[in-house]
Amino acid sequence: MVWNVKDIDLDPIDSTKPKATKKGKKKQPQLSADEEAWNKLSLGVPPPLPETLDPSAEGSKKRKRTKPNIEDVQAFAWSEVQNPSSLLLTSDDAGGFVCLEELSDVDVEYEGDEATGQIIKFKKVTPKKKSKANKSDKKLGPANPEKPLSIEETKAFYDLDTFDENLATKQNAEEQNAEEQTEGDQDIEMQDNSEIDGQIEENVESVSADVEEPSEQPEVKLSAKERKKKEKLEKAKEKRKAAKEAAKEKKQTEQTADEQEGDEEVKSNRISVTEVDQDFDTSKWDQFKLHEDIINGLKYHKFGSPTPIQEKTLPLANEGRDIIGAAETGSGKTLAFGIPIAQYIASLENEDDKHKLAALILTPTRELAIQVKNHIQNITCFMDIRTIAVVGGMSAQKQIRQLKQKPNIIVATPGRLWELFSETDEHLNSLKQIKFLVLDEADRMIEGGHFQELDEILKVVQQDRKENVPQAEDEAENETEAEAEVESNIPKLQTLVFTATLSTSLRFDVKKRKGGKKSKGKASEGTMEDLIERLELKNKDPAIVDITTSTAVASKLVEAKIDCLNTEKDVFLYYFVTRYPGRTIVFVNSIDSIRRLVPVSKLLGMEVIGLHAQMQQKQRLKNLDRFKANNKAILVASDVAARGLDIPLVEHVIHYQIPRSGEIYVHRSGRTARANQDGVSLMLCSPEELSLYKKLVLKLRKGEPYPDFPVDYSIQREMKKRVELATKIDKQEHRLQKISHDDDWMKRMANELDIEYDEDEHSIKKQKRKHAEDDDEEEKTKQRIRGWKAELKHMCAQPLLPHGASMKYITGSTMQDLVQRLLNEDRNEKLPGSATSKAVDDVKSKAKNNKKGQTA
Ligand SMILES: Nc1ncnc2c1ncn2[C@@H]1O[C@H](COP(=O)(O)OP(=O)(O)OP(=O)(O)O)[C@@H](O)[C@H]1O
Repeated sequence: MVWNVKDIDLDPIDSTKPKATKKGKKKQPQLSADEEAWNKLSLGVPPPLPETLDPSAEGSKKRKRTKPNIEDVQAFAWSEVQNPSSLLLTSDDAGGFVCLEELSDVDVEYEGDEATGQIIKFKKVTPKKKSKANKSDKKLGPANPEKPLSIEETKAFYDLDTFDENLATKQNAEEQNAEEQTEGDQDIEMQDNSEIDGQIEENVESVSADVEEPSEQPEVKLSAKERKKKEKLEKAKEKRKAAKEAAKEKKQTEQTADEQEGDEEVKSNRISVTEVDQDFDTSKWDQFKLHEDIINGLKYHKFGSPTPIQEKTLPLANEGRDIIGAAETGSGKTLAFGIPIAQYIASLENEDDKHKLAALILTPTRELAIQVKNHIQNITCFMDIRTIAVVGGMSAQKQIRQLKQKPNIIVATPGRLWELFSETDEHLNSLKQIKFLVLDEADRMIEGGHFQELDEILKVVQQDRKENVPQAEDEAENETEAEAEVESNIPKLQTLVFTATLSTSLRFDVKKRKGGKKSKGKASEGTMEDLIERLELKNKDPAIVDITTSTAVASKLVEAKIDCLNTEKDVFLYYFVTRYPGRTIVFVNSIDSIRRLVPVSKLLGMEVIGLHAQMQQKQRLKNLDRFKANNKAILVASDVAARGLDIPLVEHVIHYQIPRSGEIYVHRSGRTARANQDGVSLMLCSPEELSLYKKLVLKLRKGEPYPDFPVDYSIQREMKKRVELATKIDKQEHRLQKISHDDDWMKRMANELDIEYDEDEHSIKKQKRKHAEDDDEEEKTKQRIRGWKAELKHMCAQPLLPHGASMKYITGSTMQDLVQRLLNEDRNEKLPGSATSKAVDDVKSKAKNNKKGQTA
């Protein structure tokens, strides 16, 4: 019997289907007479096809059988048709015959070839032609794809039709996964695939049962397809098994690698002792009986004697006392707590204890945490001590891996530490057993209630610790405590709190505590008193080491101010950094100021770098490194850089805006004049800031005003011109950038929301340019900017001479001593008429002259 059916969706001559247009409509092909005839001959329209049919199946000479059953086939309005001779169909074309070849009990055959004309035959398949395996099919009845097959049926009729498609998808994913895993291309994340494993295993077993256990099951001959499927499943199972084993192995290797990596890091940190100059005198450290490796570290870094804060705190820390320490900025507080920690770890005898977390150091900023970590690593470079930093803005994954390496010391910011530690009991337990808890820059940690996590951390660290008892109350009691400590294996917590600005209120409260009295009521939240109360110090009588002076700043710091208008600040800044080149930090009170100052300063040719908390952490660290590497660089920073940062050879700190508190002033100024070096702190003070300035004077200088900075006003006029031009360029560039930035943002948002972005309708740029002539305005502005830039470049290339002086007619200058100045050997390249003295010296000599004047 020859069947034919109406072509549903096929151009019979050109097998290439018309492509859908954008709107989803198809182009209707032009039909030839023959084609028209063909269509007329075809009778009836087939009913909707069952879902199980696969229209994408490729045509073949002999098609495979698929579901549904014959009833479905007979529902078609069939009619016998002879293929018109002009209609040449290839086997590919037949594929477009709406998948009839996919119907159960229908086979497709082709007669003739392309030369003679092909006839397509759809044949009803008689039961006689069925394979043995399919006999059981008949017995069991055709598979109903809507109903899952029984196990019995599955065993007898296991092919694609009965195969769970979801399972197949999962399985494919599994196979791919397995391949990737065995290739080791990706990190193996152990996922719970037990469900899939179970299904695969069940399927394989169900098939295998037919083959492997013939005695129990009726003999089933597997078709090629079934065999292939079985092989595939077995292969997948094997792969899965192999992948599991590989994952297990990888996990083990990773664990060892983590440990090894940690060891390597410790080793790479370790410098050969042979590199230590053993003749370097460290006898001043002898009184503390430090471990040999620590002494070697001190020798290697040429720390010949302890700084005052170190000298005072080390004996107390070695006695096991809690300490509240305050000393000027840059006075070596990091080692005042770092050395006792290293000494404690070096003294541990038990192997297990050597791999435990011994100290947690908390700092308020990420940069400071990283710096403290480096500082401790430096001093322990001859020891097996692992110190890591756990800070926000950096890879949490890496930090998790580092935590697995069992560090001895963690330096952290509270937020990230709590984020990682609150997740696992293992980490939380390690916190409960630390020996040292250090709060660096403690006063900052509690400012503005920033650190709720600090509270959580403190609770965990202090949990299960022994009840606090006043020290030396009873010797016998102390001995029992020591015994209990050994028994429980949990060391007694020692808390060290350090700051450069110990507030007077804190001193008062702590003194109250000395007498063992508790302050009345609860200390108000967010104060140092509150922090100390929450710290539950081991000894109710902590040692207070306060060696800050009344001015609170470093002893070698030289301070001064320039009175000026807000609008003049840029000129004075430009003047200062041009006249006194050297590593300088400019502190501002707002991020907006950084965003304005950095481009303007760049336009003026200054080597300027920005740093603020809204920057990505990597960028922050990168900028800090760039600043450290360039001894003429200018860092324009917010107060994120005010605390603790130890950048070598910062010559000047400029307070572009007056700091909002005495503490901030001290910390900002403390970035210079560190470790007994010279340094200048200069304030640019506008009339609006006078009240803040007066508070500083009262708080830090007992009412004595800051000296005026000596300024050479003769070059100010020329500088002002440059600064004004740079500011004009920046404003215009900023305006243009803002419009394009807003447009870009609109475009991006429209794209994300799948909304059509009509430039004419939505573009802010276009909206602003209502008239045609406005279109030219933007181009004109750009041209103007280019012109101004060229002008500024030319200006900046000129030497800055005092007002009224000319390089051509030097002798005619209004300045009497200009010739002498220019002849001066150490003349400044940029300011040929100026001296090259240092800012520190200029302030000092001015102060000297003032004194002389006063005495005279
Ligand atoms: N004993 C020492 N001898 C010489 N230099 C030292 C000694 N101890 C520390 N230093 C150096 O002094 C500098 C300042 O140290 P550190 O950063 O610990 O100061 P700090 O008191 O914590 O400052 P801040 O209050 O600003 O955080 C560092 O560069 C450090 O290497």
